[in-house]
Amino acid sequence: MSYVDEVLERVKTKNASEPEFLQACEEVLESLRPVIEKNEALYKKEALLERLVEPDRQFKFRVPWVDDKGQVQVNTGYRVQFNNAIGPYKGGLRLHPSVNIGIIKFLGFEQIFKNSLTGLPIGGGKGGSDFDPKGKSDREVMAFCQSFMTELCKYIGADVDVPAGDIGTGAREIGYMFGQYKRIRGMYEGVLTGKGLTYGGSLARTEATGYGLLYITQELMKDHGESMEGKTVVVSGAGNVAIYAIQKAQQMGAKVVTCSDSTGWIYDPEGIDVDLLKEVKEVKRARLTEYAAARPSAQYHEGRGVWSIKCDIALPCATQNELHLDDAKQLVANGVKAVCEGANMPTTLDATKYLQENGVWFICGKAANAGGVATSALEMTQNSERLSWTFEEVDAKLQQIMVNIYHNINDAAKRYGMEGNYVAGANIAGFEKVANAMLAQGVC
Ligand SMILES: NC(=O)C1=CN([C@@H]2O[C@H](COP(=O)(O)OP(=O)(O)OC[C@H]3O[C@@H](n4cnc5c(N)ncnc54)[C@H](O)[C@@H]3O)[C@@H](O)[C@H]2O)C=CC1
Ligand SMILES: O=C(O)CCC(=O)C(=O)O
Repeated sequence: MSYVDEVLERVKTKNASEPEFLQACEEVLESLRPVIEKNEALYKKEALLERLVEPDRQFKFRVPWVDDKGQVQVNTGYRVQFNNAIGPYKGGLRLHPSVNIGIIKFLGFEQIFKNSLTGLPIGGGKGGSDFDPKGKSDREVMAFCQSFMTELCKYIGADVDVPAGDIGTGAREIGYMFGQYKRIRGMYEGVLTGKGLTYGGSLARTEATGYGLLYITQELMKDHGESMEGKTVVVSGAGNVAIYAIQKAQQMGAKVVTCSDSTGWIYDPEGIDVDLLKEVKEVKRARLTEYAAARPSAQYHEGRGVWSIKCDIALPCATQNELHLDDAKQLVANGVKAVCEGANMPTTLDATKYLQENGVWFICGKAANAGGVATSALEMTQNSERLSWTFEEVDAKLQQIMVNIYHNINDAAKRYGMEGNYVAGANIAGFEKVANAMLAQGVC
């Protein structure tokens, strides 16, 4: 049995109840086969893969808080510090009822390679809770965030582990958490990113993941002799990543005709009105039915369905495993050219395979959505030097990082004879740097 198969077997036995984590491990290890085979004896002796799939440590803790009726509620908090070979742990905090240790581990594992691809000194981590901010008052959200940080603050720090936002965690939640960290630890440091602009946040961090997704998509199109101008784009999600992906795609001359949330989706053949979408989702925190009610050209549908719309480019920006094999078949039948993932692991393994086998240019999330964490690392830099850069400075750095990621993953795939396989390229390029750092640092 090959070393990769041995490790995959062990991971499956050890983490049998964590399907998302197994899916992420399988995707990464399968595409690393040619790299591992080249150095199998060394990697095996050093147990490099075993160390890579085992988090450095994971915290699970009780989060009690009081709701508006005076009732005590209890949620579970998590932080997984996966790998700090190339820098302090870095990765977001997800607040969603579906959160469990397997989901946090898959996200933390992906984050190792993503953060490596940015070219910046950040390791991989992730956290969150099964708390649902939806439908809660600001006071309830604050009570939860303060309780969550009361425990989390023992394990994090500006040079140790720097959390940020993710699903359900936006500027409001980061603000409450930062306030509590400062209060308990008695220090003012860049311990979180995605902070407000008045207390250490970076310009362009809000836009960064969506904008970065479009910068890499544009580079992909350019490399294939195409442009964004006039392309029809289908987007899923209506949160932070989706909104700024839609905005940048439109600035590049494309027409974005869909968005979605967990209850339904919008088809707007005249193009999504991004200001209206921001008003509905960012300001009112309302459902997409409100968008449809205010926009005569929009059709609202219950359930899922954005992938049934004919498009040139598809950008899944909601959550994991939201683009299935049937969706991939429909996209291919409708002539899609490119699929680039704004969310983390939104495409199932069989759908990814189908898209790749049918000639679709497919860039996986760890490369395509790396602009968010890259800009978080730029926020850390600004905090360390006690300076703030202009929007244009940060945006220019973000663009360059995304263009570099495209060429690095493209070159890595070519080096191993897999030209055009950007999934393999991303895993290989992300892995090489982390593996070299781990080997240089000895057994730890
Ligand atoms: N915010 C960031 O900077 C980054 C986010 N990501 C990933 O992008 C994705 C979206 O994150 P954000 O936009 O930040 O979150 P968000 O909370 O702002 O928006 C999430 C969107 O996805 C939808 N959604 C969530 N769970 C769903 C489900 N089970 N079924 C259908 N729709 C669902 C929500 O309705 C919402 O429209 C996630 O996979 C996240 O991990 C990746 C890199 C950075
Ligand atoms: O900005 C960050 O530190 C984290 C972003 C994140 O969670 C992600 O890349 O999935």
